[in-house]
Amino acid sequence: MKNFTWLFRFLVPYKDRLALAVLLGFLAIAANVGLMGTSGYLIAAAALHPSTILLLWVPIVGVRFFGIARSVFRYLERLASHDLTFRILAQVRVWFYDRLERLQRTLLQQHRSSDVLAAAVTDVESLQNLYLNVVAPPLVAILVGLLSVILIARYSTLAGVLFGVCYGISGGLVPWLSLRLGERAGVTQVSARTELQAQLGDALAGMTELLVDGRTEAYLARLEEKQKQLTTALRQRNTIVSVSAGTFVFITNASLWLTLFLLIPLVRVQHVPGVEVPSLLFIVLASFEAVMPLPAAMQALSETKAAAKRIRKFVQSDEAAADGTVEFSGGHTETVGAVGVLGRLTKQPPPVLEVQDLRVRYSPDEPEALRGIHLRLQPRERMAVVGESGSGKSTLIHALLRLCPYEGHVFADGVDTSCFDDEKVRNLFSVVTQDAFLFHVSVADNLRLAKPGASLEELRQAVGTAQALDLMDKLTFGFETVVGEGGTRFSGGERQRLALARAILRDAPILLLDEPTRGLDAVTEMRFLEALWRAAKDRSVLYITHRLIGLEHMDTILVMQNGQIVEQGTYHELAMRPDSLFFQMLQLERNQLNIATNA
Ligand SMILES: Nc1ncnc2c1ncn2[C@@H]1O[C@H](COP(=O)(O)OP(=O)(O)OP(=O)(O)O)[C@@H](O)[C@H]1O
Repeated sequence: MKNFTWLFRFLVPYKDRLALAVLLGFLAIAANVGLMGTSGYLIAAAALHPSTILLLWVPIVGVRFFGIARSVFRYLERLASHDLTFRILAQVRVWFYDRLERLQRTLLQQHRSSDVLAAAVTDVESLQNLYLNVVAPPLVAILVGLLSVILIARYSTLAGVLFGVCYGISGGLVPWLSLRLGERAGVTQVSARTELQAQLGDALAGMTELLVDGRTEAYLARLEEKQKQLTTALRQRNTIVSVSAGTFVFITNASLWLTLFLLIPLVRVQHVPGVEVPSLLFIVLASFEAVMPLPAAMQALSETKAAAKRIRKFVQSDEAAADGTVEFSGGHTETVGAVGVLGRLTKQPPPVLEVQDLRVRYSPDEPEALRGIHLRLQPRERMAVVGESGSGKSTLIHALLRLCPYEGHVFADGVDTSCFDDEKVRNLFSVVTQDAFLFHVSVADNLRLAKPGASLEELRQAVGTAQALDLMDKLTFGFETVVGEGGTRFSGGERQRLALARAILRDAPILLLDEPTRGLDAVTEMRFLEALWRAAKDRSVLYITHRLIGLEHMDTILVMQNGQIVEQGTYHELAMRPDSLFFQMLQLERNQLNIATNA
C-alpha cells in the first residue's frame, strides 16, 4: 500500500488532467453505448414497422452523432491520457535521477550499476501502467456502469440490479481474483527480467574476464536459468489473463440473456415498446466494453507495484532523501552573502576555502571516514593530500562536492556554504578524478558538458592547455569524433587529458584532483602534470595523490591517517623530520623505486 501512496503523490499535481482524461474516457464509451442503443432501436423499428422508416430521422441522426462522437472522444481521451502518462513518467524520472545524484556514492556501493540502470529505465517505464491501467479504467467503468444501470432500471429494477451484479462481477471480482493469482508471477517477472538485464550487462562488461577464466559456459547457464524463470512467470500470467478473459465473455453473455428474459414479459404486461428491447440489449453489450480492459489491466497492477517497490528500495538507504532533502550540516537557505561570494568567484581570485570539523560517516554502524578535518586553502595555493589507502582522501573531495552527507562547516571567503544550494557549491570546483568518465558522444559534446555553448575556439584553447591538441589534430573528424563507450576510443592518458580540458573549460576557481595520474606511465604522467600545472596557474588546487616524489613544488602537504589530518607542512619541512609519517612514506616509495630500477 505504501508503494501506491508513494506513486499517487505523482498524480496529485495533475488531478485536473486526470479528471479530464477520465471524463473523455467515459464520454467515449458512453457514445458507444448511445450508438449501439440507437442502432438497436433503428434496426428493430425498421424490421417491425418498415413503412415508418422515413419517420425515423431522430435515431438516424443519433447514430451519426454517436458514431462521430465516439471516435472524437476516443481520440481526445488517448491524447489526454498519454500526455498525462508521459508527464508522470518524466516526473518520476527526474525524481529518481535527483535521488541518484544525491546518493550516488552510497547507492553504487550497495547496488550494481546495472540494477540502478534497470530501475531507472525498465521499472520507471512500468509505472506508465499507473494511469493507463490502474487509475483510469476502474473510474471509467464505474461511471459507465452507473449510466447503464439507470437506463436499464427505468424499464425493470430487477434487470437493472442483475445487470449491475454481472457488471460488478466481471469488472470487480474477476479482475481482483486475477490480480491475486497473478501477483506472485508479476513480482517474479519484474525481478527476473531486471536480473536478466543486469547479468547480461555484467557479462558484456566482463566479457574478457569470462573468456580468459573459461567461465562463459557457467555464466550462460545462469542466464538460461533466469530466462526460464521469466518464461514460467510469463506463461502463468498469460494463463490467468486467458481464463479471466473467458470468464468475462461468459458473464457478458449471461447478463445479455438475463436482461432479455426479464424484458420480454414486460412488452406484454407493462406495454414496453417492443422496439426498445433490442436497443437495451445492445446497451448491455456496449457497457461491458468499459470493464473489458480491467482483468488484463489489473495484472499490470502487480507489475507496477513491484516496480514501485524496487525504485523506492534504491532511495530507502537515505530516508531523508525520500522527503526531498539530504541533510548537510547547517541546512540550505539562500542568503545575500552567499550570492555575493559566488557572484565574485569567476572574476576575482579564488576564494579562501576553509573547512572546519568536517565529519563523514557512511552508515551508523561504521566508524567515521572523516573525523574532524580542519584545513584552509588560500587563493592559488597548491595543496597536496597524501595518506595511506582508506585514510579518507577521496571522502574529503566527495564531502566538498556534497556527494555524501557530512557534518561540519565549509566556508568560501568566510561565508558558510551550508546556505548555498548544491549547484552553487559545485560551481566552486572543477574536478578531475582517476577514472574520469567520457560519455559515448563526440569529443566536443563531452567538453561542452562543462560549458554548454562553448565555441570551437574555446574548446581548442582548453584542449591546447591540456596538451591534447595534437591528439585532436590526428583525428579525422576532430572534435566531432565519437569517443566510444566510456571513452574506449582513447588511451588512459588521452582520456585524462580530455578530462582535464573539460575541467579547464569549466573555469571554476578551485581544482580538485583525485589521483588523476593513477595508472599512467611515467612519460604520460609527466606530460599530464605539466599541462595540469599550466592550467592551474590562476586557481587553487587540492591534489590527492599516492605519489610523494614530485610534490616539492606544492605549497602545503597534508598527511591523512584514519580520517584525520595528522601532519601538515611544506615538502621540505615534512621530508626533513625522520619521525614524520611523510618521511617514512617517502623512504618507502624511494626504496620501491630503487628495487624497480635495479630489477
Ligand atoms: N561509499 C562508501 N560507503 C561506506 N564506506 C566507504 C564508502 N566509500 C569509502 N568508504 C570507507 O571510507 C574510508 C575512506 O575511504 P576513501 O575512499 O576516502 O579513502 P582514500 O584515502 O581515498 O583511499 P584510496 O587512496 O585507496 O582511494 C575507507 O575506510 C572506506 O572503506
